[in-house]
Amino acid sequence: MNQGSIAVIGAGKWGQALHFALSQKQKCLISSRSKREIENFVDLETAMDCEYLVIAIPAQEIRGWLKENFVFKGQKILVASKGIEAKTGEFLNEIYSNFVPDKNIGFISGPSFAAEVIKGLPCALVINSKSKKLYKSFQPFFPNFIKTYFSADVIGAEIAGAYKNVLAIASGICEGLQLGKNAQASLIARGLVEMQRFGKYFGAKKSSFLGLSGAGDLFLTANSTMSRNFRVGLGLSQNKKLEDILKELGEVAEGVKTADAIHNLSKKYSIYTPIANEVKLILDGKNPKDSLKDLLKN
Ligand SMILES: NC(=O)C1=CN([C@@H]2O[C@H](COP(=O)(O)OP(=O)(O)OC[C@H]3O[C@@H](n4cnc5c(N)ncnc54)[C@H](O)[C@@H]3O)[C@@H](O)[C@H]2O)C=CC1
Ligand SMILES: O=C(CO)COP(=O)(O)O
Repeated sequence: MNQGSIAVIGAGKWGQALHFALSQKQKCLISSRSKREIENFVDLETAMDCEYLVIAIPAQEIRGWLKENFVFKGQKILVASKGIEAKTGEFLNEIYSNFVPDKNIGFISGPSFAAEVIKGLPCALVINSKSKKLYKSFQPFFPNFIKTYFSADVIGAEIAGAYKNVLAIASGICEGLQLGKNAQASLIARGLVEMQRFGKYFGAKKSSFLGLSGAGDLFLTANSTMSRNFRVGLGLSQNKKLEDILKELGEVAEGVKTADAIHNLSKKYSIYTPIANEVKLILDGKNPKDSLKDLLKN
């Protein structure tokens, strides 16, 4: 293993932005399943030999990718994805735990549009890990324009980061239907309560939902057309077909599959998640105006 070296795996929007950020202080490699014209692009084998890895591939692809490609050699890993696996309802930390010990892994959360990070604009992130030592070992890699915080509440950060994508879809629908700022603020505030309730069931801490990982990321994504999930919601409000919306988007919108996962988990464990459930029903074809009526019922 190449001691002290760092690589980003996944060269989508977020992988490239993290690569830019992590290249400010030292050389940072980047790898992806197809070759890209990016400085310090390497093959997967070379990347995997680095002591530090940042993995930025879509949540639904992680299990298959790990099975096919990953060899644990003692690397320290940061997971940059935000989502819940739809086909099993497993959280990403559960999936990774089959491949990497807890003390070697952390999860990035917080409000961070790739398009702003790649311009070097200021940003604050949380590194969530069972090991503070892991956080401290990654901290020096981050550039001056990114402030990093530590939290040991891995499940809280994961749920907040995944859930806000579903709520961003709801907020995009609200915007598209021109329901007004009162409705949108209510939706976001009730969404925050809902994700906290869901998180509590799985042992998450309340404070994670009130800080950068929850409120921070939710306010960002549920209020901006820069969010892919928000744009999915806009498309749904115009009665566009999901398939066409996703084709036009050309990038991942994690909220689509995560809505499925939340729907199944909340049903299984009887957790009250009305907004996420309506998003799932709209994705399955329900008219958003009918969802609105159902959400407004006293
Ligand atoms: N774009 C953003 O602003 C942010 C994104 N994220 C999260 O980061 C993750 C990745 O998002 P983006 O990079 O923005 O998405 P993207 O759609 O721009 O890129 C996804 C990347 O994953 C790769 N990929 C897809 N399937 C793969 C597979 N089976 N094996 C290997 N690689 C595969 C693609 O080639 C592509 O490079 C998502 O979970 C997203 O929620 C988190 C924070 C910010
Ligand atoms: O997670 C993000 C910003 O923190 C990106 O959100 P979208 O995937 O909705 O663009």
